[in-house]
Amino acid sequence: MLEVKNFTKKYKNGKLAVDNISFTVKNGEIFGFLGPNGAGKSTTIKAIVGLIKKSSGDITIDNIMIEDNPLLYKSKFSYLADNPLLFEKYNGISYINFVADIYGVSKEDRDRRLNKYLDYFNIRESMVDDISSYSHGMKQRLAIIASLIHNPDLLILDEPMVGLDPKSSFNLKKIMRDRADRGKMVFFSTHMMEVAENICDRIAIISEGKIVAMGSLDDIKENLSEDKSLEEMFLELTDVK
Ligand SMILES: Nc1ncnc2c1ncn2[C@@H]1O[C@H](COP(=O)(O)OP(=O)(O)OP(=O)(O)O)[C@@H](O)[C@H]1O
Repeated sequence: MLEVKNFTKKYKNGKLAVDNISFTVKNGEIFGFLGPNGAGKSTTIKAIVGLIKKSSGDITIDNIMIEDNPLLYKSKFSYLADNPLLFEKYNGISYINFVADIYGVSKEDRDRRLNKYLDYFNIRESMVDDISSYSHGMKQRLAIIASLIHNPDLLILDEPMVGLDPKSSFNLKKIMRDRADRGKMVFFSTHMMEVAENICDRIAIISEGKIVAMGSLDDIKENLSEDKSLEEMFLELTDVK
């Protein structure tokens, strides 16, 4: 389980990006983190993965804090950034091998997984080319494969569907569902309502650093007076109508 408890982040310039939020992501669950631009989604994700320091609060994965056991904590998740930075001088194969080596993935496991995902994400032919020659979409697809190569308990994705072609987007959603169905956790941010509506078991809506609604779609709808679409709820709750 991923547990975020009373997390607050104030940047050095005084900006209170996230203000005392708490939520959990359970095994077997796809949890969508929804919010408009600047709401605090990436800040929260960066704190979970250890890229920025928290101002206060506790974040644990399976009861482990990054401060207590960074290696064990980091072995439990993969993180797909919204704009992944890859080693441009590597080719696709060497990059995947580099990531797989870090996580100690056996040759059999990496070959099997790679074989499956190369078809899902249409990138097989380009794996021998330098990453510097890849388009933005190809880099994104390679980064997705890299995030799946060690089969983590928790997959953390920051705006994963942005810029993805329809087939890759479809397959990524399928992978997310399959993983949750096998008891793993998926946590992703999005501002795309239809994605959240289609695949999330639970969502949290964040606005100006605060969680303004959380639960299954049905739970959230029940708390609102009229029968509304997620998009209408989102606009109402984040007050951007
Ligand atoms: N390094 C930083 N220093 C100061 N302020 C920052 C920093 N990073 C983000 N912010 C501010 O914190 C707030 C939350 O930003 P964040 O990137 O977490 O939002 P987001 O929900 O991911 O938005 P988007 O969908 O636009 O990526 C914004 O007002 C942003 O300008």
